[in-house]
Amino acid sequence: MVNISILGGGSMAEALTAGWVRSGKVPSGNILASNRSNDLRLKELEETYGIKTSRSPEKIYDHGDIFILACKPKDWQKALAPFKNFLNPDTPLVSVMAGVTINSMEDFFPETQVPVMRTIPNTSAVVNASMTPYAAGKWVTADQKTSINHLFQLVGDTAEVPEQSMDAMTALTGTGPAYIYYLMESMELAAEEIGIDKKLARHLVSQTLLGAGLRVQENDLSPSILYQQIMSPGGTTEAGFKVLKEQGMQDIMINCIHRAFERSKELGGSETNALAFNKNHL
Ligand SMILES: NC(=O)C1=CN([C@@H]2O[C@H](COP(=O)(O)OP(=O)(O)OC[C@H]3O[C@@H](n4cnc5c(N)ncnc54)[C@H](O)[C@@H]3O)[C@@H](O)[C@H]2O)C=CC1
Ligand SMILES: O=C(O)[C@@H]1CCC=N1
Repeated sequence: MVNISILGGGSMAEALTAGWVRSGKVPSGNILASNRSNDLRLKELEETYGIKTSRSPEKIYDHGDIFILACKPKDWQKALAPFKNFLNPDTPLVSVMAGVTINSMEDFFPETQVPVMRTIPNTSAVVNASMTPYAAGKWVTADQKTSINHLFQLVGDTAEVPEQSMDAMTALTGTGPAYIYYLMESMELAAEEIGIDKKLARHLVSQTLLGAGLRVQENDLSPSILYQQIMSPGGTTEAGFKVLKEQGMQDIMINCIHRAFERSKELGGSETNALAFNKNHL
């Protein structure tokens, strides 16, 4: 199994670490995480997952067969700078960042053909149920693509997509779990208001969401057919849906995903990155 160096020690770095360790296929010692400045956070990751941590560019470089770029989009040039002269065609760089294009990362290494993969996992990697769309840059070999795909299959499912759709993927599946959690929070609040115990409500809501997700995955029926199957004329579902439609729930969700899509493009915009790069180098 490959050795993984992660540039970043935040939510996404932890979700991937947790999923890889939990898969039983990546020994925890194969993972090394880093961050900008928080020693306590690195200690916490070491103690929780048994992984290595370091902020020394030499150690990070010596450890990694592949590099995962898991810092915020505004920080990536600064995080990669110490490795600018070291990464090479044998050390794939795997970005999990929203927005940042493969081209801009490839261009960061003008002298070397660094293989760059752009992925967008989600935090369900913790329970090995991420959806991870990915696109490969021009220097990624077939073997490298296979092994990186395998790595992300260990934390859920994957799909290769054209790079042009990565911002859409970010809006839909990278961000997606947050929309679902917000929906769950709303259902729990309503549950309490109609007299359901808080703890029981969590169990009821999560099992309901899980069942609905599995049902969509395991047959060819559209969500629309599936909700119509639940809706009896004059019944409770129809009464509830009347409120959802009157209040424009579908438009709200569509607008939400459009806005996230635009934001992903903004985050990768050359202007944003140039500003961040200049600021970081003042
Ligand atoms: N949180 C999520 O659900 C998802 C996040 N992403 C992407 O993952 C990336 C990270 O997001 P989060 O983990 O949520 O952010 P975060 O803020 O929790 O973590 C960012 C990490 O990067 C580190 N960092 C910053 N500058 C650094 C440097 N120069 N060298 C090394 N490490 C450095 C920070 O110290 C921190 O540990 C973002 O680009 C985001 O777009 C993608 C999909 C889902
Ligand atoms: O909110 C964000 O920008 C990141 C990218 C996808 C999910 N979280």
